[in-house]
Amino acid sequence: MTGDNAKRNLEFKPGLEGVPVTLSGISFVDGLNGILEYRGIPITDLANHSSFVETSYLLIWGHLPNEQELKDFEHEIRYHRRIKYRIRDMMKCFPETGHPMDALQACAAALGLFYSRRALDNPQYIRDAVVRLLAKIPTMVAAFDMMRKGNDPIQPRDDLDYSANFLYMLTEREPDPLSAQVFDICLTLHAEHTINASTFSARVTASTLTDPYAVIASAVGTLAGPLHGGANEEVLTMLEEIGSVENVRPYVEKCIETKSKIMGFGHRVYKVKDPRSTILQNLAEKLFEKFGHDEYYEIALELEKVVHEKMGQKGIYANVDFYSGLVYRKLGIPSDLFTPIFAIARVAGWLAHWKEQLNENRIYRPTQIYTGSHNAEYVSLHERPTGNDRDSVNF
Ligand SMILES: CC(=O)SCCNC(=O)CCNC(=O)[C@H](O)C(C)(C)COP(=O)(O)OP(=O)(O)OC[C@H]1O[C@@H](n2cnc3c(N)ncnc32)[C@H](O)[C@@H]1OP(=O)(O)O
Ligand SMILES: O=C([O-])CC(=O)C(=O)O
Repeated sequence: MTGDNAKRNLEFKPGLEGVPVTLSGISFVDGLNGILEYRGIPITDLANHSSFVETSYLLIWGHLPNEQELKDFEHEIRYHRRIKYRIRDMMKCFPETGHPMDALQACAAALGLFYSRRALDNPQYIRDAVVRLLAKIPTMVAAFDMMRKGNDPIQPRDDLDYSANFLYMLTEREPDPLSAQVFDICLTLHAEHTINASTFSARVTASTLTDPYAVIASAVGTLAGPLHGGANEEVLTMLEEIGSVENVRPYVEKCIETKSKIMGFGHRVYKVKDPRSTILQNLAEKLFEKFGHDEYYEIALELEKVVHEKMGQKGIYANVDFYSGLVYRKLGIPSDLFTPIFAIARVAGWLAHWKEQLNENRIYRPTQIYTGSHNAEYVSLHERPTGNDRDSVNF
């Protein structure tokens, strides 16, 4: 530490590890004991007894809804699923090779063109934004998937619940009850997770008092990265690349030797197996029992075993992204939709944090430790170095 920085007694924590950036009553993680709670309720209880829509209500409004509250919330979401034809037209111009997360980020931001009034002190505006985002994000994900294949998007079905309707919009076939139930549990498991990178991004954006569509668009962009939500798609690519159970050990050894990350493992907070990963693994097994085995599962099991053996003492275990892809694959979902599905679920958590941020807002504006020079010379254009000479000059 030098000069001014030392005087101000600043200590840099890379990745803000261990630095509290907000007070929050939304969710809780105990990373040493593998505990996750939403509003104090253990994740296993919500996975076993709740639904994604009910859990979203819990996260956003702070309590479990009574019968009427749940009915009204479900009803509102059901009837806001349609998207403007202009958004569909916009999507038609997207390249079909584009990643669905990029399409989703653009569409989430585009919602602001229609609904952004920034009436953040109006409870009805908040309610409408919550309902619209929860209702329309799945429709946009499914519509992009249909359109990139050259098909018209499938209109949402008002008689289907949240998860069954999404699966229907992907295939134009009503899902069987087990698939819809498993998918709904997946959404519940992914709905919220304290101050992870995308939620932090949502809160920073929210703190400027911009509109909720910008908040969600910024969070979607952050979730997409392979160190965060994007890892679920990368896991499948990795399992494909490993190809067989025999290749697992050499693959892990090579990763250790080259210091490469093994996708779906490790976590800033969990130093044991992520509790969501255990539930997702059970869900995958349920699907295999009913719909047949997946050859990648044996590879995944061996990978988990070898990573545990070699890296368990460092606290590196399977995270939420490790088994989710195997569940979605069994449901027939293409792997580049895995992260958009994560986003569909996490919209609930992001909205809860948006609301909480607005309740006691102060703009996020942390500090930095400056490592550059002062009073540097302005070198005129024709005197500046070219090509390799540049390395020798300190800009
Ligand atoms: C929804 C989610 O976001 S869950 C996380 C999804 N991301 C992934 O699965 C990608 C793989 N995992 C990772 O990159 C990391 O574990 C993260 C990003 C999740 C957490 O990162 P951090 O808390 O910053 O841990 P960091 O990357 O510093 O790792 C600490 C040590 O463990 C090692 N490590 C952590 N995760 C892994 C991994 N997946 N494979 C191999 N080594 C790992 C690091 O190399 C580092 O070792 P070192 O101390 O010898 O240098
Ligand atoms: O908490 C994190 O850093 C990442 C994570 O597991 C999540 O966002 O679900």
